Amino acid sequence: MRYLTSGESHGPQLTTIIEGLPAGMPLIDSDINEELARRQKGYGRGRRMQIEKDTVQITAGIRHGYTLGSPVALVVENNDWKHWTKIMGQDPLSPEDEGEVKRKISRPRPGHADLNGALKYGHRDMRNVLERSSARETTVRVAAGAAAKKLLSELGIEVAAHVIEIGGVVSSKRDYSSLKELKEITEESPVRCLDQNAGQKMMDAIDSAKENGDSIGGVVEVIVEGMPPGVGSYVHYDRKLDSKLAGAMVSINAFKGVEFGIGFEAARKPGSEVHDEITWDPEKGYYRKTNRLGGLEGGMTTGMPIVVRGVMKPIPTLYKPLQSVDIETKEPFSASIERSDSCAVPAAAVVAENVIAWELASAIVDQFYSDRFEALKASVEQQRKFAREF
Ligand SMILES: Cc1cc2nc3c(=O)[nH]c(=O)nc-3n(C[C@H](O)[C@H](O)[C@H](O)COP(=O)(O)O)c2cc1C
Ligand SMILES: C=C(O[C@@H]1CC(C(=O)O)=C[C@@H](OP(=O)(O)O)[C@H]1O)C(=O)O
Repeated sequence: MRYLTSGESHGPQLTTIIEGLPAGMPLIDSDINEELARRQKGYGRGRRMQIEKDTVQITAGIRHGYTLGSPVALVVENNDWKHWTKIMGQDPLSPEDEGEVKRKISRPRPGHADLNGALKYGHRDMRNVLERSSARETTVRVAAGAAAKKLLSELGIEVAAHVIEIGGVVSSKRDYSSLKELKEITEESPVRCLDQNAGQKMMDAIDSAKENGDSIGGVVEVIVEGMPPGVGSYVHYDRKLDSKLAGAMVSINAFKGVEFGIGFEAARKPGSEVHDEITWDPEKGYYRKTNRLGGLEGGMTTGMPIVVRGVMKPIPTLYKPLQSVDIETKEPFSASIERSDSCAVPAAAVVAENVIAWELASAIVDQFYSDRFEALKASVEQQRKFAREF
């Protein structure tokens, strides 16, 4: 499967075209809208989220609630566009508009794509970079991820995410009886944290960062249950599932690192405390006594839950400005801003959930027969049975 996204942050709309969803899979707009609404929530967001009410228009590839096998096109309009029609207009500027709109962005913001993007494409107006590098684009990545989540859920695979750290406050509660419970608790938490106590401290940390004109980052954890074993590849470097998941995680704006299972702790432990012993039971077949490697060995699923974490750096736009250089005058200046999120880790947890779901759905579709959804379901079930009886 593949998808392409297009759209600028303050342009008319964002679009994604998805290719490769099996025919006959149920998918309706509310499946997508629920995910879009989840992405908009979260403590620490700026004023833009009050303007947007993200909802999807399905414009192709679905008929009467089922996929057709043809590309699925999804559109999300930007409500903010109406305030930007002149600045973001697609027609050549008329002489009278030119004065108003001519003001170019010549001051690159540290930590953003502005300067590198300008050096790549030659844009002297860095709006041409920032409009597309904005995490507004994650809206349609979540829309595509929602379709992937639907596919997984129909195959008995569930994906959830929670925030485990914000601004140095670490959640000490990591245990949950089921993913359903984890989802219920985190859906109620403004920071998507299982630990209420830590959640409150995270909100305090966000408040104080905001008061100080600063921003903070954090860590999110995605957990996936129900993947059949043997999905991915040890044969081809570019089909290793862990590498795809890592790439997807770090593709999220501001994400700088990724860990599986015990992650970087593995560097500090002997092998006997890292590897998961294999055992067998007539009901379950093969399974691991522990899951320190996070459900992946040799670039393939083990059948244990997948546990993958991503680290998000603090938001780069700061009310307490950082120094930069104006590309027109070459003079130093302190960046000034109008609005920004002070922490987007809770929202990014939803993005992480969806980009991981996409990679898993994609690996399944690539590995099993997938033109007809019912046939895909049957072959995934057959793989589970095969593994149990092997
Ligand atoms: C959900 C989400 C919301 C974000 N909101 C902002 C924001 O309001 N202001 C900002 O400066 N950066 C924000 N970012 C981060 C920037 O988009 C990102 O740091 C920038 O595009 C540079 O890319 P890089 O950090 O991956 O190198 C957000 C990221 C995510 C995932
Ligand atoms: C619009 C979204 O996030 C935006 C991501 C973002 C950035 O620089 O990445 C900057 C802000 O946009 P604006 O400059 O319009 O206030 C965020 O609001 C969104 O998540 O839907």
